[in-house]
Amino acid sequence: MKLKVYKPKTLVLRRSRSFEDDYCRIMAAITATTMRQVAAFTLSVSVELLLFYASGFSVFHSVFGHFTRLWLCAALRWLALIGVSLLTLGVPKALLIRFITAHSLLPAVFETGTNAFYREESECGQLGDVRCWLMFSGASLAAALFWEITIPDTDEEAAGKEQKQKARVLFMRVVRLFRPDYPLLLGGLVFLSLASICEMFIPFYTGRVIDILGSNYQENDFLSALLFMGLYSLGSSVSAGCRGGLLICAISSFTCRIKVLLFGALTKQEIGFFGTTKTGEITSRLSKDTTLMGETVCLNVNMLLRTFIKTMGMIYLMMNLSWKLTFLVLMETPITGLIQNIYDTHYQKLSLAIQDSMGQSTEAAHEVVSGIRVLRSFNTEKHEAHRYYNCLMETHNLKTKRATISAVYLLARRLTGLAMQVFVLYYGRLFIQRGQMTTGKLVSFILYQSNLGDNIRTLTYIFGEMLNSVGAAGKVFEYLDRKALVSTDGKLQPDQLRGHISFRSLNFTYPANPNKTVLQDFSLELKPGQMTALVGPSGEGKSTCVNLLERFYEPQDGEILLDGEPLKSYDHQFLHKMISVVNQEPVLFSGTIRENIEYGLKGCSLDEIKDAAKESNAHDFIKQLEKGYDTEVGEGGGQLSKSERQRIAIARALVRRPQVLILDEITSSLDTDSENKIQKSLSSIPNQTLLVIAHRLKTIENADQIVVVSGGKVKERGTHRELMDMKGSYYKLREELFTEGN
Ligand SMILES: Nc1ncnc2c1ncn2[C@@H]1O[C@H](COP(=O)(O)OP(=O)(O)OP(=O)(O)O)[C@@H](O)[C@H]1O
Repeated sequence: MKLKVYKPKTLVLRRSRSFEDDYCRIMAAITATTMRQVAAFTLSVSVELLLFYASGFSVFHSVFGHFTRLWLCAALRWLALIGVSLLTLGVPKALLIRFITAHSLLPAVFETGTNAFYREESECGQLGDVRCWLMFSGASLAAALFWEITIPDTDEEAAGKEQKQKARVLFMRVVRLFRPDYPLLLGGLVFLSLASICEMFIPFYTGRVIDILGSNYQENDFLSALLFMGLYSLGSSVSAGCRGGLLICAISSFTCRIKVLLFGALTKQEIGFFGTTKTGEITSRLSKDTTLMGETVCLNVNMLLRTFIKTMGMIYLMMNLSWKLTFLVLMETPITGLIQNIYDTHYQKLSLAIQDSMGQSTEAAHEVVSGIRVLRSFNTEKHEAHRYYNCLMETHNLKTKRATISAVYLLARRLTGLAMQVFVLYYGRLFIQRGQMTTGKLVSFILYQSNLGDNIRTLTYIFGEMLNSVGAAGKVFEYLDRKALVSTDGKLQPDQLRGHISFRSLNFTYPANPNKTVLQDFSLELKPGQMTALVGPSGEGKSTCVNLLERFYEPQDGEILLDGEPLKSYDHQFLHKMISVVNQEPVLFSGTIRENIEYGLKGCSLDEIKDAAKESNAHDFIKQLEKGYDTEVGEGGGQLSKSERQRIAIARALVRRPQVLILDEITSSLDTDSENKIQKSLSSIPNQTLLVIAHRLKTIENADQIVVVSGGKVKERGTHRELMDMKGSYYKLREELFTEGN
């Protein structure tokens, strides 16, 4: 049976209206795009024709030389066309850029070529008309399309382009970070330009002096040439000094700023980050990469600008000396560019590998220094030395490879330079013989040529170098941009906190070992005014509870509530003032005992510090020290015994008067007397929530609640008496310990 489907008319109407709307919208968008393209085309053709005809005006011929006019017009047309495309169509596509470049440069190249080969101007050179224009347009389009079709991007090239694009973005980010130092940079830029301009004229006057000495000697000309030479030398030296000073100041200030930023970003990361990232890598980013990033980017920009200004100036002066020799010299550029490109690719890859390898050796050394006691007691000095040697050898091998590539590159560079010098000398001699050039001019030219070669090589090399330096910047930005996985943007700061803690069905795995579930459906209550003891075999998840309570990690499931509110909704500082932890391994920082106790607290009086030290049974031994509370504890508290360090760490926790106090296995480094005294003073604090993790079960017999943790779960719970009567895990644990103790 066929079912009749009822379609309400209104729905059909509505649908057709929305389709019409969409259709109209799409058509309007297409029309607008077409209009924009037509406008862009019309505007470009008008601007282009205007400039093309204007280049033929005799007034320009009289102001500029023939070739200067040609190339100046080419540059102007390129700029105008790119400008029009940018304004009307947005960022132009690669094909369009190629077309514009070919179209703008072709007339100048054509004219220069005709002149070089036939020694006469072409018809288009004298006064270009529409036929010439059409001919150049067609040729340019063909050249652009030919490029597009015959040289498609391979996957590697596309990846390389993407990498370069990323490098450019990074580079611009570094430049923006320099913003507060812009005045210094600007000053540096002014002196840089002055130094480059002054430097440029020195070879010119050298040639002039030779000519004056060689032909009819005029004392005035000679002295004025010497004077100018001296002035330019002086100007160049002074400006170079000022430029250097200003740039060093800018770099130093930038490095300092970026280090502070990175340090701040690092300290905000969750603890899991430090578990999965090697310490050597972090310190290497902080010390080496930040410096490298500021220095290389700034120095490279400086070198790039200096070289660019000098190159442009030199080409201009060389054109004046001999345009034919200049074109000959410029023919070296594509060969140099190619060699440079190959070299840069290999150099960059190896540099990155070297950076990583150096990070590994730093890491290996760091591990050894921090664990020197373990190393000594296990007699693994040779093993560690061998491991360190292997790391260094890897770096050494990579550096050797890089040095070999550099040597080959240098050889290729020198050979091309030498070949060009021979050509210039040969043709230069011919031109002198024909009277087209003087000896002084040839000397000036050769002086410029040797500098020009270096400058062009630097210009191409510096781009590779910039990509290198942004590699370091990329690593720094990676950490700067990293958002901590455990958020610290809670706002809650209640006036009163009871300290009631509930662990609700927690499931947790450490980020460094995601396959092992450490806590499984873990639930527990800690009540104010009560002491809870966590006991159980080693590695079952007791300290993990403390880590979660401290918000070092975020549980994957479940939540922890403090006075009924999720832990993450509390203000970060408030939470850590209210919950204090003393860990198994007390960590002190270099400084005095007083500084260590009041660590992180503002406006803490000496009396408060002394009270806390008395409660932790530290006051007596501190009193006996020559400088008392002002005694230096040494790096990591190394000048104190473990028990003394532990007691200072307890004082540090107590001075905050926390509502929740956690003692994670502190008794292992305390003698029984200290332990009793500390227990006594802690139990006298009313309404405090006390969580104790203990292996020495004797110390927790008085706890209000003893919790046996096993396999990441609460296995038993009750008072000492209740658990002993139960004869379960707690009972067995005690029995085992008792037997071990015996
Ligand atoms: N940072 C970490 N990354 C990965 N796994 C960890 C990390 N810390 C602890 N673990 C693992 O989690 C499990 C529980 O560790 P936890 O420190 O909580 O045990 P514990 O009961 O406190 O042991 P102990 O009594 O020896 O201190 C162990 O298997 C341990 O190897």
